[in-house]
Amino acid sequence: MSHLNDPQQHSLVSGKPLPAGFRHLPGRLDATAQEGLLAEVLASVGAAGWFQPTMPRSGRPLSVRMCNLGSLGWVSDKEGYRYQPHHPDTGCPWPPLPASLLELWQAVAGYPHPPEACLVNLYRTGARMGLHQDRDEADLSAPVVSVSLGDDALFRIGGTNRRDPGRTIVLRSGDVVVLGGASRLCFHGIDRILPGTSALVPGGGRINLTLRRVSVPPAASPFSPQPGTRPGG
Ligand SMILES: O=C(O)CCC(=O)C(=O)O
Ligand SMILES: [Fe+2]
Repeated sequence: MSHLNDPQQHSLVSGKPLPAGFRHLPGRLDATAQEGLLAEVLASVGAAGWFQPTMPRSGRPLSVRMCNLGSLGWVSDKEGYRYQPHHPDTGCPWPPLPASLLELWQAVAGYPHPPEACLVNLYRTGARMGLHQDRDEADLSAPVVSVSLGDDALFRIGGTNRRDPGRTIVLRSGDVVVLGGASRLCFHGIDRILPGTSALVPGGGRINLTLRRVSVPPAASPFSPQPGTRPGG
């Protein structure tokens, strides 16, 4: 039984083995680090403003509110899902990515280029996130690194087909999850948060941060022209 030595095992609620490349690092951030990071994130988001994402086509609002930090941010509206350099409501550039998150990425991502986006999701009581893949990034060789702050959440992770069996783990404040390797395109979602399990987030609830590399770094792209090889250049 190889999972007996699995440090992720204690977080198991139910279901199948975790996909390869999926890492759950419980308590990666201690209480002081969580408080410092949350204060920094809330100050930036307070200045930029939350926005209300809506479903493509239907325009139905998602139950989370969002903001982004970094040179690019993920948005969703009637026109679809995409990354863009500015806030959809104000047109302002997103606030910068905190240094502590860049350091966390360096420590856990195993990827040589920095993240470009940090999506900030706010889950108040009753908010959830349906099963989905993160596949709007051009560079799928980079992992998605997720940080949980505030209330516990039931996180479901399945396979690369929507109907694949999954399992559920509890994500607690300070936990870090890495969706890399074979798990990068696994379906995942938040079934629900457990209200009142943390006092960290003012007003209650949970904030999730996902660090994302969006674009293929120029040197790694087989399609980007090398200097001096461009026609006429
Ligand atoms: O809140 C979470 O833990 C997951 C968020 C997520 O999957 C996403 O923003 O794409
Ligand atoms: Fe996701």
